[in-house]
Amino acid sequence: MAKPSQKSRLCPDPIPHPEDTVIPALGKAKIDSPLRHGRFISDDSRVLLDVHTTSCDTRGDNTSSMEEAGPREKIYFDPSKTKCAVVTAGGLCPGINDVIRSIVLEAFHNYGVSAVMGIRYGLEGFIPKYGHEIMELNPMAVSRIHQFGGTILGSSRGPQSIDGIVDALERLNINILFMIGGDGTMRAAEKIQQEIAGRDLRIGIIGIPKTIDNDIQYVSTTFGFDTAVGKACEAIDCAHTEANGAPNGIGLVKVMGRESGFIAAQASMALKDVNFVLVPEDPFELDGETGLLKALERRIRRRGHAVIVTAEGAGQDLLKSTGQTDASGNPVLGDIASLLIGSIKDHFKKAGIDMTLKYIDPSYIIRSVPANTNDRIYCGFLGQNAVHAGMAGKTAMMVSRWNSQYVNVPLQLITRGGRKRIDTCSNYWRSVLESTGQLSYFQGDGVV
Ligand SMILES: Nc1ncnc2c1ncn2[C@@H]1O[C@H](COP(=O)(O)OP(=O)(O)O)[C@@H](O)[C@H]1O
Ligand SMILES: O=P(O)(O)OC[C@H]1O[C@](O)(COP(=O)(O)O)[C@@H](O)[C@@H]1O
Ligand SMILES: [Mg+2]
Repeated sequence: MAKPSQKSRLCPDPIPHPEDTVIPALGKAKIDSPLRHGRFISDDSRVLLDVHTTSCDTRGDNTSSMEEAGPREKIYFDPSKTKCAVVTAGGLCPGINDVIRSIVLEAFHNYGVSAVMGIRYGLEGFIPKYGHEIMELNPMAVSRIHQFGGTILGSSRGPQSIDGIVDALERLNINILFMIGGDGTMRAAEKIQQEIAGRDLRIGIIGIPKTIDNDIQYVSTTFGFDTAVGKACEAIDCAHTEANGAPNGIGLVKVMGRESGFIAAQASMALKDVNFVLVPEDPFELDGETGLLKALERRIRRRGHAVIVTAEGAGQDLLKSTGQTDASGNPVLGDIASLLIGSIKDHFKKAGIDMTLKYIDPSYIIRSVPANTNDRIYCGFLGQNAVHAGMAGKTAMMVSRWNSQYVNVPLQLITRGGRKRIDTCSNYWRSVLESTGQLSYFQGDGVV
């Protein structure tokens, strides 16, 4: 299978010096942090980008490491006068409410900020013409929100005036804006910060990466991904049961993953029942001796059942482009599942093999459920570290977990680099292929 696909880039450009993450309009931090537990993190403390090493390793500079996240001994904002705001934008993801809750609890209980405002329905909430009311967030208001999926603030896609957003921040006297969103939200965050710098305002912009597709660079795994994979596994398990329940049964499952197939790959790794995993990063052919249909026929002839998992963005080159984009400019994809269903049925009919195909699309279920325990813990850390960064006067950065450490990533790194995709030359992808065994079916030497 597979025309060779591009190898993903890890760290193409130098990371700006840590001072770059401080709000330009602020001077030196002077206020003693109110926190009294654990250790304070120095702005010099760095986390290596790549934990692999060689005997001639000379790293430790700011091009191969990231600033460590966490509480600073000196903070910029006087908590009793500090007003924060939280906004959620883009598609849903398990755990958004846990992040909101963590921000609110940290800001109130550990720093004693004066207010946290919830901006409703994404960037629209800043723009008066939409008429969305501001929601007041406090520990009482968020006490049970982690029990629910989605976002209590609501979300939206589509561009809004950056001027209008900064006008709203000024009008509301916001000092720190927490933006929970994906790559699109981080691009908006960077533009908002640039407008803030242009107006010489003392407002910090802190991003928290949210995407079910796990496609943001410099985040090992995004929150909610683990939950979504778990939910996808339930659907795949059912597809396997259906496939086993009929002679020559084929189970087909489509999961989210617009341009990055991490959910499909990870769920396939979790359940070794998957025989073919199709992702946008690894193009495949349908027809011919090395195509998917022939490979599937080989699998059915040998084993009498098969499970296929496809990311929604897989095989787009086999489909007519819709030529459409959503409100945020994301491509509207062609339906790979319809193409697969039609082609598989035709192929087996022509081959004279009776088969049964059952298709399961868990669709939005995998991203709108509440977060699992692991994701909840992760969301808690992200929210707390976002508040630490905001109170320390940081801006134009995103909190992240990298190599099991929490780090502050400059937004430029996210917005300049492309999205995170599966590296089809990596050991990870090799492990996925080993787990499905699909290469042997594609190559026609299918071992059982
Ligand atoms: N280049 C950009 N400049 C300004 N705003 C943007 C940009 N890209 C996306 N946005 C806005 O950010 C918000 C979230 O983006 P979207 O792509 O829908 O979700 P996500 O942040 O999850 O990727 C939307 O309101 C969108 O219009
Ligand atoms: O139908 P919607 O809500 O616009 O979103 C669908 C898309 O959103 C995603 O969940 C990704 O969303 P984000 O861009 O917000 O991360 C994709 O997997 C999916 O294709
Ligand atoms: Mg996105």
